[in-house]
Amino acid sequence: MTILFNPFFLLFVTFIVLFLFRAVLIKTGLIYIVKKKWRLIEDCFHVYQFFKVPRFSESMQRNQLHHKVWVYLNSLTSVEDSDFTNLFTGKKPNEIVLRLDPNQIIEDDFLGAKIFWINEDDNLVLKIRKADKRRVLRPYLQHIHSVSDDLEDQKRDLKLYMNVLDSQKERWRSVPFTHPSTLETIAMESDLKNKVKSDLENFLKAKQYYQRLGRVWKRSYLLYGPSGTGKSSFIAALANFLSYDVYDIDLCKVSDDSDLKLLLLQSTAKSVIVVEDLDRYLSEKPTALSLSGILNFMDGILTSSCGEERIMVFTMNGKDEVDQSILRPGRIDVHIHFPLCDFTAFKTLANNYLGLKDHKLFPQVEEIFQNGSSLSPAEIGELMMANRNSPSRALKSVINALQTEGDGRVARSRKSLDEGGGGGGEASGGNAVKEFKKLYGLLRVKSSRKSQSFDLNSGQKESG
Ligand SMILES: Nc1ncnc2c1ncn2[C@@H]1O[C@H](COP(=O)(O)OP(=O)(O)OP(=O)(O)O)[C@@H](O)[C@H]1O
Ligand SMILES: [Mg+2]
Repeated sequence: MTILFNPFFLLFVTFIVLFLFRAVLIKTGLIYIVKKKWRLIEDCFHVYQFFKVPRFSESMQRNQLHHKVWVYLNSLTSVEDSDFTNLFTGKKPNEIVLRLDPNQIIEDDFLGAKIFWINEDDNLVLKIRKADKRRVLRPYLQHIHSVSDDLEDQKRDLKLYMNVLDSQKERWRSVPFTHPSTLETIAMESDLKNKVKSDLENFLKAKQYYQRLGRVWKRSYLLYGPSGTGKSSFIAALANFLSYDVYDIDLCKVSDDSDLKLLLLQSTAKSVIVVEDLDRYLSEKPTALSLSGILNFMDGILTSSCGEERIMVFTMNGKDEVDQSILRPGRIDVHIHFPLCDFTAFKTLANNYLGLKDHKLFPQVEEIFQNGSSLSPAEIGELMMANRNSPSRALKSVINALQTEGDGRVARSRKSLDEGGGGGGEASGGNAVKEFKKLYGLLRVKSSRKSQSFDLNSGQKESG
């Protein structure tokens, strides 16, 4: 009997009872009732202040703050914990989004303070303890601004703008930009991909730097290489990576230099401005546009808002024939070579198109690449896609094509490497290709005096 009065025993029993009580509360869901009641009791000891964010202003205009708060609140995980939540399908496949229901309350934590939001029909009401208000309210509202801006940027629907021929005021027509290409799906040396990513990121951070230098905040890329090597897909991947709209300028539809200026003026910030096949256009000796008109356009001196970032991308099959003034550093900042497929790129394609990481035929394919045969990634991709139900058949058809058509590409690939001298080209397997690369290395050293090649080091210095 004495054990019943032992304080250690009593403590132990109390602990067990409390533990069981808590387990019952949690298991039965009674905990939520207790929490609600506790909040009511807590409320009696605090003085709260309320701030209403109406959906419309007095003149019935939309209140932007209401929209921002709404976007912010629906991104909080506590939406899931409100008593009633609406579920909708999202834009991505299998995506489900949660939306707060009217008259629900959700909780947020900021700088150690508890903040409540009540979703009334046309208002969002913020409830905050008076004691926290002075310390927390302003930074909290700033926080909502920046988070919702970021969220809006992420989910913005991208647009593809194309210039139209007729001389209407509005020179651009747009369609939704839904190209699925991403930097991950492009077969390209991963080191080069990372360099491009960090070049872009450094550029985007360098607004003040460009301003101090008195330079237009723009970065120009030249993508060059044979047909079907992924130049256009890379542009789409770039736009998706940055979440930027694409302005695709068809120079054949530009009537004169001033029309080209107008196109640039009517483009918006945070966009990729694209001119494809510039070498072909220039080789046709166009009369509509002068070289100086094109150079001024490339310098971007006439953008409506020079303080806003622009990316310009030009594509060419080869850059030897074009006027060197087009390629001069500053006008084109980064040169990226898109070579024919090598074994590394082939493996990326096999993984993308056939889901193959390895296969018994890979060594044979590697050997063929090592002998210098090659095809464009587009050609290899097509063969894989046509035989996607049978990976072995797909690989055999690639081997066949490399042995027959691919051999003919050796000479062309040699020509392309000689021509392009493009920095950042893919590492290619094989002696023949290695030889070309050595040769190309020499050529590059020589030609670097003429025009600056893909030079991310200087770019990073510049934008850092
Ligand atoms: N490096 C690559 N990685 C992944 N897919 C590629 C690559 N190169 C080409 N492809 C595939 O081949 C097709 C054609 O590629 P793309 O249009 O980008 O080539 P291009 O270099 O722009 O050709 P062109 O000079 O003829 O315009 C695309 O469907 C793309 O998916
Ligand atoms: Mg293309």
